[in-house]
Amino acid sequence: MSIAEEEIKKFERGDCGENKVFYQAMEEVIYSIAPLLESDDKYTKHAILERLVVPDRIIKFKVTWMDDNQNIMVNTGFRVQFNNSLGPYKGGLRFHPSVNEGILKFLGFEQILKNSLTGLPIGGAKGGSDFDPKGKSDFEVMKFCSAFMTELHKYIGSRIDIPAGDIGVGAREIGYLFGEYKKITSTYEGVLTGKPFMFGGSLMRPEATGYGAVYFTEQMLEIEGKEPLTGKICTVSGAGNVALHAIEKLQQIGAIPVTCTDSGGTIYDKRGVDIQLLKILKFEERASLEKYLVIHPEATYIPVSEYPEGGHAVWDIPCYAAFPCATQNELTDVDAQNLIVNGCVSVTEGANMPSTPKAINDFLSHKVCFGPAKAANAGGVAVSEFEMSQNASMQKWSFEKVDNKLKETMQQICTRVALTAKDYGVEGNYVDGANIAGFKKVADAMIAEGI
Ligand SMILES: NC(=O)C1=CN([C@@H]2O[C@H](COP(=O)(O)OP(=O)(O)OC[C@H]3O[C@@H](n4cnc5c(N)ncnc54)[C@H](O)[C@@H]3O)[C@@H](O)[C@H]2O)C=CC1
Ligand SMILES: O=C(O)CCC(=O)C(=O)O
Repeated sequence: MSIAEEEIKKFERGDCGENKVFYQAMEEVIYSIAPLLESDDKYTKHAILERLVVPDRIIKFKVTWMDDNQNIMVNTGFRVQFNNSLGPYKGGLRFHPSVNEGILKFLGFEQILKNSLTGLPIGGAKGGSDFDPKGKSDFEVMKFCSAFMTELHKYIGSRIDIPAGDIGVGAREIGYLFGEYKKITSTYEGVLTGKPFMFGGSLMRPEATGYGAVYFTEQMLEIEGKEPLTGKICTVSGAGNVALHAIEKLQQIGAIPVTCTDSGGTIYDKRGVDIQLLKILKFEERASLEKYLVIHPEATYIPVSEYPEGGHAVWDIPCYAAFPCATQNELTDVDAQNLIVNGCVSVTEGANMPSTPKAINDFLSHKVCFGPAKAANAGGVAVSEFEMSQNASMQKWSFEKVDNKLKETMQQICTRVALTAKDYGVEGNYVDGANIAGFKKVADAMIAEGI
């Protein structure tokens, strides 16, 4: 039995239910780091894996609030404080009806290694609620956020745990959460990142994850000797913070992003999508993508109902580079085969774990350049850490300064991941490179800090 199989056996489970995605994330890491465990027995001796896969604590709480019709609503809130070996707990909050402990454990676990790869002093965490902001009034969102913070504030702090946004949590929600924290504690501190600029937010935080994914891709293509993105057709999934800023940066560098998606369907505009319109539809009106056709009737909208088996039309469209930026396991092996057959050269994960394990294997075995989420989408959390630095020193950095630091950070992550893969005999495998480099730093810190 290989060392990876032995390690996985230790965590063997029957039906893992909502923890399925957590095991998926964990197994990938264990397979990747097997050569490291084999080359140095200190990690096994110090039971690093056993310790790393169990969160330091999971906080679960009731959130009671009242909707606009005076109905009393009850949701569940969570914060998974996973590991603070490298710095205070750090990671986003997700508000989506699918949220449960298993999803947040997967996201928190990935966050530990992602934050390690940034080289910045931040540990890993994730949180959220099964609350669905979709279709709620601003006032309802505010009421929910206040109620959520009434409980969460007991467990966070600028040196303890610093939440940020994720799916369903943008500047509006962070603003309400911050307002409530300030009211309860009478403290103005950088306890959340992704704040609006006027009260402590960093310039470029909204753009950071999407822009960072594009910077990462440019560097990966250069290292792998492939043609740059300029002039190339790109497909992007999602229509939120990460997707729209990836589209924006792709257009700025002269690439042609032709798609985006939401949970209802795919927009395909072969001349290149209209980013200004998309920003209005999604960030201001919070409308369905179908509305894009009102202004651009020549574009195509393909509803998900045309894919009753699941999946999305977006990956059927030929492209040079693909950017899954919506949600976990949205890109299956069938989608991977379509992309490969259509000549796709590069896939960059803007979302967290958007590709299934089979899809990743297909990309790697067909030598498609593959940028895994924990490396490629680390730009968001990196700029969150820059926001923490600005808050701590009461400074405001310029857009150019943050952008330059973001670009440098993404290039460094990409290069380190590529070099690590080479050092461990898996040149070109950025999945193994990211897992080994991310794990090693956290594991060495855990050993140095004792049990
Ligand atoms: N916001 C950030 O800074 C970071 C976000 N991420 C990840 O990026 C992904 C997207 O997050 P955000 O853009 O922040 O969220 P968001 O809430 O701004 O946007 C999510 C978008 O994905 C779409 N979507 C959701 N489920 C979908 C599905 N099944 N099929 C197609 N589209 C779907 C939604 O309609 C929405 O347009 C998530 O996986 C998140 O964990 C990762 C790193 C940082
Ligand atoms: O900015 C942050 O703290 C966290 C961003 C995040 O949730 C992620 O990287 O998945």
